[in-house]
Amino acid sequence: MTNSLLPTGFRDRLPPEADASARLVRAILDTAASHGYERVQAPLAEYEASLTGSLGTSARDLLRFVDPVSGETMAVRSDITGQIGRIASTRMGHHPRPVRLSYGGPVVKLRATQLRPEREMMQVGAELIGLDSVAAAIEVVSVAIEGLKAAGVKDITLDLTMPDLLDVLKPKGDREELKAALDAKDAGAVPAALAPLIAAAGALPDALDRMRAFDSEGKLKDRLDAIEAIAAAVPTDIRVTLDPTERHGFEYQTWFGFSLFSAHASGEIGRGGAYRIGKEPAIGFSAYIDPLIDAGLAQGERRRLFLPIGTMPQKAASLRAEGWVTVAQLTEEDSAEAQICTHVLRNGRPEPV
Ligand SMILES: N[C@@H](Cc1c[nH]c[nH+]1)C(=O)O
Repeated sequence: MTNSLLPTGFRDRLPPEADASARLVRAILDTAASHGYERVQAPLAEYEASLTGSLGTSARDLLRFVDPVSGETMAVRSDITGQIGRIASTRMGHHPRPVRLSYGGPVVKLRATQLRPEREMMQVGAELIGLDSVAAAIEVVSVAIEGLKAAGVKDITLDLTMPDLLDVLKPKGDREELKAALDAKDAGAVPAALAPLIAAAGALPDALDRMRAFDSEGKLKDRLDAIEAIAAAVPTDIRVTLDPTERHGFEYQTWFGFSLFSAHASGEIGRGGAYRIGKEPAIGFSAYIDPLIDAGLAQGERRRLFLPIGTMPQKAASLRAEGWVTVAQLTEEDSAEAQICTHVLRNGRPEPV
């Protein structure tokens, strides 16, 4: 990012990337729509209290400002899921459950991280509100994978996690300190009894076997059974791993969380899991479009046909109807090269430049 006119972490998308962005968003939202998810649009910014209220998230990562009109603190959204929670529990509170909603739009984070230098990202996702059963989890994971595949993503890895693991195991000691040690994968700072949780991480089914061996008292049996059932429903071309203590990016998720990666894109391309809106269970996923654009996906074929001055409008219209992108010559000096055209209309026929 070298544009010194823009704040760090913000960027323009030029051709052909801006078009790629729109296509990727469309591919994922169309997939969600085909599974019954209907789109909602929430505002880019709202009161800080309502943004954090529905999922009880922290305001630490929010870009905040005082609204000159109301005098209240407002914030730019950093995650649309919380806004969907607010909509589902208020304006759509009377809808029969489960409610299936989808969304897409930019989100902004106060600070960039080393892994993610951008502060503005395009987020697209779907949320199923009213259930967080295994069947609901299977649906959401399937829609996420199908959407990414429709966007052209290949070699996908699904990493399953158990965000509230420590709240179930209730180990002795300061839970926040333990969470921090597990987050850092700092085996030295983790009590010996919990060290197997770090060592259990890896590809399925072995990771699940290690977790079952660790769970001699059966406290985790239901969850491990659920994870096994979810993994069994994933298409066989997807690599599935389990990292039971991974909590980065899972601030509000409960019994089940997942991240999606592709061998061809850097960092996480999607994340999701079960959560609660107040007392109501829900489950969903968000995909992140920027790593996909940066990987060169959806840039399409740039087949542009240069139409010399004097081309009849009807001729131009019929070429567009055939699928051509036409670029009209408007001045004598203009050329197919200057308009990055791949073809020129000669004697009524498109010819390669
Ligand atoms: N919105 C979350 C993922 C998620 C969607 N629904 C549940 N979890 C994120 O971007 O990290």
